Amino acid sequence: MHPREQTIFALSSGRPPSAIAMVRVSGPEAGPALTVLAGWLPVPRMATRTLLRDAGQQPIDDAVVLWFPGPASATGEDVAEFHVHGGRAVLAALFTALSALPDMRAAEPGEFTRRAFENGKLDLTEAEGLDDLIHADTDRQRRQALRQLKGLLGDRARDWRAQIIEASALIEAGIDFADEGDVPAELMAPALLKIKGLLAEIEEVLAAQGRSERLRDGLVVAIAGPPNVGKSTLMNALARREVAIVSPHAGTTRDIIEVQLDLDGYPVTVIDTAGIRETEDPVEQEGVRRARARAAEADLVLWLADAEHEKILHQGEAPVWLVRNKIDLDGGRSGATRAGGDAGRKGASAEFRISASHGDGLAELIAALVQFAQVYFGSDTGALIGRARQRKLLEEAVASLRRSTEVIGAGEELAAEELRSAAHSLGRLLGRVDIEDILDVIFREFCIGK
Ligand SMILES: Nc1nc2c(ncn2[C@@H]2O[C@H](COP(=O)(O)OP(=O)(O)OP(=O)(O)O)[C@@H](O)[C@H]2O)c(=O)[nH]1
Ligand SMILES: [K+]
Ligand SMILES: [Mg+2]
Repeated sequence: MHPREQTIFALSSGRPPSAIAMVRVSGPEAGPALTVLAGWLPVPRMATRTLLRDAGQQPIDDAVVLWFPGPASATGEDVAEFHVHGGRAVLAALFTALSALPDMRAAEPGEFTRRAFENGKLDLTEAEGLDDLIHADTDRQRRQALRQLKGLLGDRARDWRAQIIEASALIEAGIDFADEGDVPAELMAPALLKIKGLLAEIEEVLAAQGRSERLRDGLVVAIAGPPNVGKSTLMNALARREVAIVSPHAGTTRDIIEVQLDLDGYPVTVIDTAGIRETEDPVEQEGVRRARARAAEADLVLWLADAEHEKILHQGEAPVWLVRNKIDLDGGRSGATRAGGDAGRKGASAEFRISASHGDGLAELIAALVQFAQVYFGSDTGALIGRARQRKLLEEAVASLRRSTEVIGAGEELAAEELRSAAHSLGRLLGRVDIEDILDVIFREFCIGK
């Protein structure tokens, strides 16, 4: 029997032990499994309490079971749910009993959702939204994932694809109508109008986005600078716990230390790095090399400095903020934070003055980070794009549509070809065409039991 026709089971709730655990079964053997273990097939969609027994009539657990005959189920197949006590031994006994049944096996990661997708219960953007919702750590991630799950992007893409097909039909009709490729302009004008309207709509969605798809990974902020300026102290202050070792000894931090922060709903990864300096110590040298590399690929660099070290030794694309630390030692010189074009040091787009150990200036720095995140991720009202994959396919569709407008009137076959290609990109976005390669990649990332 093909693995896709087998019946699958998995723990769909969190890691045991827990008060209740939910084991889900999907496939043609779900009904028979329920009948064997529960003793009968319950009324559909009605929670039913029962003593589960294995095939040898040994009791497993006092449970609540549910029966969802397909296709009106989460996967579109027959589905059974076992709500049992969430102990490891209970689950082991239930899994043993399920595995003993014919054509039944443990599910692969994401396999329930994949079956739901293959049975048309959701499109690929919705499946991606579901995965993102499960992995959402911050409020903005959750809201974005929910928009995806509600199918907002999928709905737009379906509509665009239908319009492209209509425009294609007009052009194809023109090609058939004309002899010797001489298509009358009055047939092409409505097609061109439609395509231009579509182009504007898709481009608007692409432009309105900021980098909302980056909400999944978060913003990476690197704290870099010379040794002993207080990078790890700042890291701990931002994290509000002692994640990194602080000491008066220069060269304390050697490895890269990361913390995930939730800044006003934005996911931000802050990384603390080794102090950058020339050193003979091979371990510290490696730390410095890693520090430079990590800072070079960050989205924002906080270059920490003190009164002795002010020069920015960072190279990279990302904006750099000069953060002067230890202002508590300055004796009265501590002043306001400056931002924008008049920042103090060459190469810095803003300048802050803080005391990482005393807390001065930290609120301003954090507020500026939140503001940076807002601009970076873009407004989240109406943001539809949740992943780089989706953005790339929309950009491909736009490029094809634009090329089609350039050749209309000159080569109708070429225009039709470009429209086919645009429709194909949107089909890939929805997971309707040509997708085996990406499905494996996408669903492998899912949790088991989902
Ligand atoms: N007075 C004062 N001391 C600070 C401040 N921030 C950090 N320090 C002290 O500066 C010393 C170095 O701090 P760290 O946080 O270890 O500095 P670092 O930049 O991570 O150092 P390396 O990892 O060795 O590069 C410690 O003794 C801290 O207590 C500050 O705002 N004011
Ligand atoms: K130190
Ligand atoms: Mg350090």
